[in-house]
Amino acid sequence: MIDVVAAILENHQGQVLIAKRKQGKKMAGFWEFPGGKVEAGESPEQSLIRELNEEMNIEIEIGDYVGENVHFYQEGPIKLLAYKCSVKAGDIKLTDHDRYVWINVEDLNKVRLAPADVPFIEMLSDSN
Ligand SMILES: Nc1nc2c([nH]c(=O)n2[C@H]2C[C@H](O)[C@@H](COP(=O)(O)OP(=O)(O)OP(=O)(O)O)O2)c(=O)[nH]1
Ligand SMILES: [Mg+2]
Repeated sequence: MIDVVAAILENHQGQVLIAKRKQGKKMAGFWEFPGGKVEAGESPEQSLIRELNEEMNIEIEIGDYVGENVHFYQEGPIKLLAYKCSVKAGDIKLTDHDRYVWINVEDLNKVRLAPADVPFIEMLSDSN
């Protein structure tokens, strides 16, 4: 099983950040929470900090654990672990995504979200 960590970045309006996977990448065009695969020897938190630095050029503060979801893609299963996060320093500069947007949790069902992320809509609605 591949462990993938995702950052649910929140702004002061209570909106969350989603980013659109770059053209040419696997699952291009799907919206997701930024993050990526946990590498050998890393904790999920270390991995999140590294990924957000690599993908968005920001330093984050990790908050509450939101939950996990195991999703079976055709290429195999992933376990997606999500954490609430906030931007500690830096301005967002995308390297792995075409665009990003801050969105209200209740509008997440209106975008083409990566299938593994769909259960998080409800988890986030419950926690807000
Ligand atoms: N980062 C992230 N990946 C997700 C989400 N939902 C979802 O199904 N995935 C899938 C897409 C990929 O098949 C897999 C790993 O994510 P990734 O492509 O971001 O991995 P990575 O940053 O380490 O990138 P790479 O080095 O493998 O290219 O997880 C999500 O919300 N965030
Ligand atoms: Mg990634």
